[in-house]
Amino acid sequence: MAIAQTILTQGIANEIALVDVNVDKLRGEMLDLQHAAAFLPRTKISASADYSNTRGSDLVIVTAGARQITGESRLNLLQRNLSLFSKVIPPLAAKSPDSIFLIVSNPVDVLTYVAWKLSGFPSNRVIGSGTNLDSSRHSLWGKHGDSSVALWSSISVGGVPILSFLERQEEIAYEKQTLEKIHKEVVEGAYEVISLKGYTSWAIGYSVASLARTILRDQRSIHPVSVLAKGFYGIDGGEVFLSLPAQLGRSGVLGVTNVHLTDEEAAQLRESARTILEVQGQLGI
Ligand SMILES: NC(=O)C1=CN([C@@H]2O[C@H](COP(=O)(O)OP(=O)(O)OC[C@H]3O[C@@H](n4cnc5c(N)ncnc54)[C@H](O)[C@@H]3O)[C@@H](O)[C@H]2O)C=CC1
Ligand SMILES: CC(=O)C(=O)O
Repeated sequence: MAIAQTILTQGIANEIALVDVNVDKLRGEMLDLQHAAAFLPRTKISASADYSNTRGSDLVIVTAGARQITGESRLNLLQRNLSLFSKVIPPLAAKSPDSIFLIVSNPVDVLTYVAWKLSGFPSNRVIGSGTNLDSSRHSLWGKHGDSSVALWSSISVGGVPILSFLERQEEIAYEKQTLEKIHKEVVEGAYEVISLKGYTSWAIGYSVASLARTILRDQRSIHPVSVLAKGFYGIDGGEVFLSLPAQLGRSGVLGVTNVHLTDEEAAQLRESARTILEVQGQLGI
């Protein structure tokens, strides 16, 4: 709902079609949003448990599924959300065969792979929200959450790369601990919000709305989102979706940008890929 609300207030779509199995909650949310219409850009809002309601969509954002309870990992949701995806993805793909899928449900990288397999779509039209959100918490690639990779080498302030600046000041040994502490705080960011308010919403709402704007308006800007990563940055162990700097536009993923990584960062990225491939190997799809 945070994603729908942000798309609505920012006037990104002409029409929003909501789908959920909980029909009372769905109708309640639809009516509440419709009652806000006088104060918003003109957007048609519809809702139904029937997937026909989504027919001919340009962009399909998938958020259905179980969410973490306090302290629970994203990966722990996999079995529940995997069986849910087998019910949700095929009808969505059938109703909007030319759409772009944007997957948000967790664990997002594995479920983006699952959505790709179940939809039969070409890989450029299946994207996971990935570390676009983590990157607002910090500059990260790889697997969304626990084993994300911090890209210190690509962060600059006023055009000065942070790492080489610290190296020149001979402060890198001391600062390395600080950098690791910052990365840990980012990784734990969602856990903290979930322990305090029960779920995360506003950040993912704005993060996914920014992706929707880039795609629907063909802005061709670069986002760290989960894409088919095979062949990039030495990732060659199998078909895996991981966050890489992808250029997005009206046809989905237009390309992946080649950014210089340190050997350590590249190795961490490949380790992220290995972790996901291990999990995928047990899925049987
Ligand atoms: N990738 C990211 O950065 C983020 C991912 N998430 C993930 O998004 C998912 C949803 O989280 P919330 O919106 O907080 O949960 P929520 O519980 O508020 O909403 C989930 C909705 O899915 C619906 N649903 C369940 N089975 C369905 C089915 N078969 N068909 C259609 N709808 C169905 C439920 O009725 C419920 O309304 C979780 O997996 C969560 O971990 C949430 C925030 C950030
Ligand atoms: C829940 C989740 O994945 C996040 O807010 O990062």
